[in-house]
Amino acid sequence: MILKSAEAKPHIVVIGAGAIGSFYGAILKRAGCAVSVVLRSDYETVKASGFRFTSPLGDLSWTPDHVYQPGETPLQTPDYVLLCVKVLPGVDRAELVRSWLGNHTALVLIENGLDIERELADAFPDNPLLSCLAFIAVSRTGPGTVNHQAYGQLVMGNFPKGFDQHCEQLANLFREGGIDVNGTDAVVGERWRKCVWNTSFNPLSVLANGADTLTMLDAPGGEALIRLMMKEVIAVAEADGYPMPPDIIEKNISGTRAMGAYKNSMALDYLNDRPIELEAIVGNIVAIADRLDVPVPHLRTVLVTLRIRQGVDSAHSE
Ligand SMILES: NC(=O)C1=CN([C@@H]2O[C@H](COP(=O)(O)OP(=O)(O)OC[C@H]3O[C@@H](n4cnc5c(N)ncnc54)[C@H](OP(=O)(O)O)[C@@H]3O)[C@@H](O)[C@H]2O)C=CC1
Ligand SMILES: CC(C)(CO)C(=O)C(=O)O
Repeated sequence: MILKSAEAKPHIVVIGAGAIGSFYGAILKRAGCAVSVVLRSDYETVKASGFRFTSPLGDLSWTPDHVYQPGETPLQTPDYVLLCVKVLPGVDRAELVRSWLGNHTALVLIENGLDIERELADAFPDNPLLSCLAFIAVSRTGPGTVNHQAYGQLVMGNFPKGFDQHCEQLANLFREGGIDVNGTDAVVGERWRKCVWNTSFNPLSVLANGADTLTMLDAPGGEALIRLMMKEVIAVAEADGYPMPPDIIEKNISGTRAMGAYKNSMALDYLNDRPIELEAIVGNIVAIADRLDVPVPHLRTVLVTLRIRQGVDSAHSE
C-alpha cells in the first residue's frame, strides 16, 4: 500500500473519544490531519460545541471534522482508526471497529492491559495493527470536557512485533502535534514493562478506596506490598519470554514518588462508579501465570477480592 504523502494528511477516526481518544485526536488535529470521532453519550454536546480542554500544552480544544454515532458508516474510509475504549468484558471491540475499517485502514489501539490485541489481530488479519501505550494523566470531566494534567508520551509498535511504515507515519504526526513517541519493534515487552506499574498500583488503589500513589506507598507495609506485586509481574513476564531490566522496580518506585500524589485511571473509574479494567490489567496476567505455572499469590488475592467486590457491588445496584 502507498501511504499518503506528508502534504496529504491522513484521515483518522477515533472510536471511544473519552479522555485518551479526545487527547490524541487533538494532537493529530494539531498535526493537520482530518480527525473524526465516534461518540455515544457525548455525541450531542461534541457535535454542538466540540471538545474543551484544559492542558499545560496550551489550548487543545478542537472540533472534529465529523461526529458519528456507533452504527453509522464513515463518509470517507479512514487511513487510521484509533480505538480508545476501556478494555472490559462484554465490550466486543472487534464489532465496534468493524464498520469503520477499509481494506487498508490501520487499526491503532491506545489502551492499557496485556494480551489485549489478539482478538483484533484475529478478527482483522489483513489490516495493519498498531499497539500503543500512553504515559499520560488525562480525564474526562464532563460531556466533551477534558482535563489534561500532565505528560502524554506514547510507546508504539506493530502487534505482535515490528515497526512498519504506518508506525513511522503516525509517530511522526504525533511528534508534529507536540508529543514524544518512542517507537519499538517489541511492543509486547513494552506492555509487560508498563504492567509492572499498572498491575500493582491500579488494583491496589481500588481496594484502598481510590487512594493515590503516595498514600499507598506511605502506608505501613504499602511500598513492600507494591514491590511484591511488581516482583510477581516480573516473574510472569520472564517466564513468558520478556525479561525486565534489573532496576525496573527501583525506577518505578522512585519515579512514582517523584511524580507526587497521583490517582491512576482505575482509581478514577472506581471513584466515578465506572467499570474497572480488572481482567485486562490483572486477570490476563494471572491467567498467563497459571498457564506457565508461576506462583502469583499477591496478584491472585487482589484479583479475586476485586472480582468478589464487583459481584457484591452489582448485586447491590440491582
Ligand atoms: N486516562 C488516562 O490517563 C489513561 C488511560 N489509559 C487507558 O486508555 C484507555 C481509554 O481510557 P480513557 O480514555 O481514560 O477512558 P474514558 O472512559 O475517558 O473513555 C472511553 C470512551 O469510550 C467510549 N465508549 C465505550 N464504549 C463505546 C461504544 N460502544 N461506542 C462508542 N464509544 C464507546 C466511552 O463513551 P461513553 O461515555 O458513552 O461510555 C468513552 O468516551 C483505557 O484502556 C485506559 O486504561 C492509559 C493511560 C492513561
Ligand atoms: C501509567 C498511568 C498511571 C498513567 O499514564 C496509567 O496507565 C493509568 O492511569 O492507568
